[in-house]
Amino acid sequence: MEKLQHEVTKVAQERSVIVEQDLEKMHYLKAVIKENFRLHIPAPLLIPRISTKDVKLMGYDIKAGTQVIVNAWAIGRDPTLWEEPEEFRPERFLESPITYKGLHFELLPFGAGRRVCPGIQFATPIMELALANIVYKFDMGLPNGVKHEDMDMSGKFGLILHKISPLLVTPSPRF
Ligand code: HEM
Repeated sequence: MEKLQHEVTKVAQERSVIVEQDLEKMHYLKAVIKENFRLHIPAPLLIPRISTKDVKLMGYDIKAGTQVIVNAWAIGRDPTLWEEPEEFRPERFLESPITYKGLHFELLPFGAGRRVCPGIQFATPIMELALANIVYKFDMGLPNGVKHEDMDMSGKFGLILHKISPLLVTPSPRF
């Protein structure tokens, strides 16, 4: 949080609002959002597909017409792909070529291929702007003496991943 606030504050240069043009200088912010997607992917099983032809994949025969579900949540926590996969470490994305375009199958928050989410270019700056402005303007504390390590970050699977316990934070204005 401190590192993120530091980057955002530096780029904002005391202006009242962070705007879209500022985002390209916020590498840590982008890494934070990617890391959040890796651990808490909103559509954990993407959208089911149907195989259009017979294929052999990793030794499995998949017949044409089979419904295929991609567990993108499990890919995001796969220890063969990610070092210390359960740790929230945005730094892992700082020097990484991974984008949201579905070309890197390690991270698939928007899916991949011909049916990849067409809203990426719309959703990404909105998320980045919202997060940047929130952390620029507010310090976030945990209420009632809750400790960082006591937070329950587990999710409930469905079409959309829901947080089991609500996320409670106390914002206080920074200026
Ligand atoms: C954080 C925000 C969003 C996430 C995480 C997300 C995620 C996804 C995912 C995982 C898929 C399925 C892709 C696949 O199966 O390969 C999808 C499809 C789709 N998304 Fe998004 N999406 C987001 C925002 C948006 C927005 C803002 C729009 C529209 C403005 C949008 C429109 C669509 C449409 C129309 C499809 C269906 C595409 C198709 O089947 O051809 N999404 N999205």
